[in-house]
Amino acid sequence: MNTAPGTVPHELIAAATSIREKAYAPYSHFKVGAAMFCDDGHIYSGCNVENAAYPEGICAEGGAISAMVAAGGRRIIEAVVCGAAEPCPPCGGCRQKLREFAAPETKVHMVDPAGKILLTRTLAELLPDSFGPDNLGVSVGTPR
Ligand SMILES: O=c1ccn([C@H]2C[C@H](O)[C@@H](CO)O2)c(=O)[nH]1
Ligand SMILES: [Zn+2]
Repeated sequence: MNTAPGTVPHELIAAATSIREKAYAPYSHFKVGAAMFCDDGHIYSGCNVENAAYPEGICAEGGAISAMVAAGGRRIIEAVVCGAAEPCPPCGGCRQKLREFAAPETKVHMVDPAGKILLTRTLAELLPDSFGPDNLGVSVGTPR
C-alpha cells in the first residue's frame, strides 16, 4: 500500500467509501463509513448501525475500531471518515475512542462519497487536552 508521507492511501479512502454503502441508517438516513489504517498493515472498516432504540446506535468509527481490536490491532496510523457532501467530523465519543489507539499527530481525513478529501484534522486538533491511559498511570496503546 502507498504510505508515502503527505499522501492518503487510496485503499484507505476506498475502504471508507465502500463500507459506507453498507450502513444501516433508516432513522437518520445519514450513512457513514470509516476506515482505520493500523500499524499491522491492515485496514479495518465499519459503518454506522442505527437502532429503533436510538441511543443504542453505533457510529462507523466505533465499528471500525472494534474490528481492529478484535483482529489484534492496537495502533491507528491514519483514519478516513466518509459521510455526505460536507465533512463528517467524528462525534465526541468517537474522538475519545480514536484517542485510545492513535497518536496526537494522527490524521483523520473526512471525505465525500466519491472519495474526495474535504477536510483533514489531526487527532490533537479534534480532541485537545485529551484524557487518556497516561492519566490513569496506565501504559498501553500509543506512547506519547
Ligand atoms: O462521525 C460520525 C457522525 C455520525 N455518525 C452516525 C451516527 C448516526 O447513525 C448518524 C447520524 O448522526 O451518523 C457516524 O457514524 N459517524
Ligand atoms: Zn461517533
